[in-house]
Amino acid sequence: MKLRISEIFGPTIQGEGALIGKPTVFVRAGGCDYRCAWCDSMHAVDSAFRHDWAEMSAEDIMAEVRRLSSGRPLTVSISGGNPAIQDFGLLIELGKQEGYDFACETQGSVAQPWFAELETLVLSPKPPSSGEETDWRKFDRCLENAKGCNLVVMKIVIFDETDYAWAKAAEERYPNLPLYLQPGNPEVDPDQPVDLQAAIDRLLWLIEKVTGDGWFAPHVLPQLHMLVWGNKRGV
Ligand SMILES: C[S@@+](CC[C@H](N)C(=O)[O-])C[C@H]1O[C@@H](n2cnc3c(N)ncnc32)[C@H](O)[C@@H]1O
Ligand SMILES: Nc1nc2[nH]cc(C(=O)O)c2c(=O)[nH]1
Ligand code: SF4
Ligand SMILES: [Mg+2]
Repeated sequence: MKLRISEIFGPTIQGEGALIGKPTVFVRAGGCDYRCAWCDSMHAVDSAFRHDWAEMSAEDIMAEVRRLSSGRPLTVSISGGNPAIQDFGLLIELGKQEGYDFACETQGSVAQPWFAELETLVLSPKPPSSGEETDWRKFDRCLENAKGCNLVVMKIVIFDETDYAWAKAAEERYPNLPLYLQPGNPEVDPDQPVDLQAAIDRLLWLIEKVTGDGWFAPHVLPQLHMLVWGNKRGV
């Protein structure tokens, strides 16, 4: 069985959320059931890019992960697109036999049995600015399938006040899920430099919102890879 893969890259550092800073190889799946207005990975979403996606078996993917990591086990993060529209079970099984561990980034719209085999599941439901709507029953099914994971977290992108209020409501709904907030990046063109001061200003806005509100539940983090490499792909 083949998987649609947009890119495999690393080792780099995980730039977002609970595993920030951890050396990671990324496996980016092609295809997504969402079309977020501000998606920074449209090359893995829009079928206009499908000719750049490779059809790979789990063995092919593991060979590339092994090559990139010189055979030294590390965390493999399966992202996309939405990786949960494909079956990554065999990849995870093969990688774990060699000592690799697996994280997955998904919006929580599709639940997969292989979530149970992950070390870390990052569920990133989409706030109103994305233009997408969260089906919380499907999100709950993802949580049920993730019972075997070591760590399950929620990561929400914040562009504005409406997103912020939405994230607060999400935290009330799931008070026991560790919550990570990151400012939305409106500049996603890989060929344009990012305005670092503007990125810091957005982070500062979010920090001041959270601390000013006395909302002490979330972790507030930047996209570290964006600060270091801008919107460059493959990092
Ligand atoms: C590209 S998505 C792929 C995985 C999955 N489809 C999802 O959205 O969770 C990986 C992460 O990047 C975040 N993201 C996408 N575009 C972003 C942007 N413009 N600014 C900040 N975070 C963004 C998503 O919310 C998600 O947490
Ligand atoms: N360094 C780095 N960290 C990331 N965290 C989440 C990413 C993603 O696009 O899923 C990502 C990415 O593309 N690069
Ligand atoms: S769900 Fe993720 S990959 Fe899909 S469009 Fe939204 S941010 Fe992009
Ligand atoms: Mg990204």
